[in-house]
Amino acid sequence: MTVFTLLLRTSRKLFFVAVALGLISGFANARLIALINEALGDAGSPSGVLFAGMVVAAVMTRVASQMVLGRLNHGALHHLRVELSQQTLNTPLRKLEQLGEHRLMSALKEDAFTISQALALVPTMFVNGALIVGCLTYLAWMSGRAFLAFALGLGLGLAVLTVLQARSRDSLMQARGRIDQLFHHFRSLWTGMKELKLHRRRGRAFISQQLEPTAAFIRDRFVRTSDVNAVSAALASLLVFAIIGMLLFAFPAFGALDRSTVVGYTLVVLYLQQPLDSMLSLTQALLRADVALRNVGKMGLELAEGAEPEGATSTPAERPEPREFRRLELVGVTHSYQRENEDTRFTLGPIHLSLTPGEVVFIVGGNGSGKTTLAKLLTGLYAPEAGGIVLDGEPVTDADRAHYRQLFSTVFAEFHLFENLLGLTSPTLEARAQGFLTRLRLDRKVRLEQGQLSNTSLSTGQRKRLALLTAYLEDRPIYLFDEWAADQDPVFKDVFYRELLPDLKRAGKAVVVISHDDRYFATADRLVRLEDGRIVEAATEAPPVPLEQRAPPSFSQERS
Ligand SMILES: Nc1ncnc2c1ncn2[C@@H]1O[C@H](COP(=O)(O)OP(=O)(O)OP(=O)(O)O)[C@@H](O)[C@H]1O
Repeated sequence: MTVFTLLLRTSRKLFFVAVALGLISGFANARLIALINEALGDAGSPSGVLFAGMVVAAVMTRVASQMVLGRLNHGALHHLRVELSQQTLNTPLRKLEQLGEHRLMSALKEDAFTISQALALVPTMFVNGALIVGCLTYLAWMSGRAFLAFALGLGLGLAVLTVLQARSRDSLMQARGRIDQLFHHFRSLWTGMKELKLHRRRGRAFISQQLEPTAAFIRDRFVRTSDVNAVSAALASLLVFAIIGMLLFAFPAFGALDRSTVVGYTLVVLYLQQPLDSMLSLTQALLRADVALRNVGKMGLELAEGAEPEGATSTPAERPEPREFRRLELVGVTHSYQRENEDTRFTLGPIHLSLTPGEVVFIVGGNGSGKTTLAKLLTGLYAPEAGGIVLDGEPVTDADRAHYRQLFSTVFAEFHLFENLLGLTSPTLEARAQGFLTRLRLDRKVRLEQGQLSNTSLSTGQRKRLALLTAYLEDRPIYLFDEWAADQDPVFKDVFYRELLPDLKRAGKAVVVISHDDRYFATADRLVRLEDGRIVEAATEAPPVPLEQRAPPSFSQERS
């Protein structure tokens, strides 16, 4: 994709209107130059009304063209950002984990910025393009022979510039390849700030051995391109003066041109310098944008390759959220992480597991035994490589997976706390949320105003309680907590295992708890122990709670 296809894709109509207006403005400008030249010459003065008319036409159409293109540019950029974010949301989690956050961020920030810089220059391009064509036509009309010499010089200059631009492009591609890595270092700098500050030598080594060499590589490539740009600009200006020199000194020496043609030519060529300069800057910006668009396209493509048939952002109106289930079964599901070193490849499964409403299942096991991986498979964030998931007797297909995920409310160990309840809207929501805030002992810290949490700068344990609040408000049939209680104080840990979990059970929710708190293992209906990716112990299933015997949930009188 190029900047122009991006613009065309945004609005074909606006694009052609802007181009037409820009061309009219450019030709009007060229006509103005011809009029000025005629007025300065001996051939008689052209009409002042015509001159004024041309000025009005040139200025008005230029403004209109730039306004239309401005709308088009910003629309295209907006489209690019939203589309890429949407595609990201529709891409399977595993694929995103493999791509890496830094690559996505560098595309959304760096590439979008580069593209916006080029788009900002596009409006003047059509005006200048038409102006150059108009002036060249006028030059050809004034003298065919002089024009031939001029065209030869221009052609030669363009050939040299094309070679230089190709070199510039190579450097830009190399620099762009390393920008992802730079973003990776920026992320490490932010997340590892405490460690780097506490150990000066490590901090220095991080800068000098990792961040600085990458930044230096990018700097060198950009310096190379800016050198090429400087040489290109100098060459363009040399070309203009070479042509003027030829007109003023070489042609008169052979008596090839009369004086009025020489004056006219010099005037037009001098006038052409500004639009030629501007076109040169534009081609350089377009070159950078081209590299950025390639990267975005590649990312978009990579994202689209694995995109789910029913993405995460499909409208809920298409398929209502599942409000209950009878039985969920994992039948021989497996997942493995591909590693370069096959000896350290981790495989989870095959796992056979079932879940029914109103039971509390603990998944336990040592570090790295596969608990979180199992949670991702169970919740449909990972697709099983083998085996399958059966919901109420029906296998969950790839096309169902996004819908299947709507069964779950989760708080993962690595969770994100949104400051807004996003999509959770109901007139009574705030009143309910207020009740939960009191129960979670956060009422003095946080208020909920129009779906917005007043404060999320809290301790880790408190932030997890807020995440639990969101999960409560979602009120879904299955709850999954990944080491939720790990950051809670002993008192609230007890509240979690002895009050909150039984409450959810009474409400008929199926609750899956990943836990290392062996003191509380007895509170589970069922214990599933994992070791090196396999279930080594699974206590017998508790009989499912019949739907009619389920207690009304104390926290969910009304769904949002
Ligand atoms: N994104 C990933 N890419 C590659 N390997 C991974 C990834 N996530 C986990 N693993 C590997 O899979 C194995 C199981 O990880 P998992 O997070 O499921 O374990 P866990 O039982 O939840 O551990 P913990 O109790 O420490 O949280 C580990 O050996 C880990 O190295």
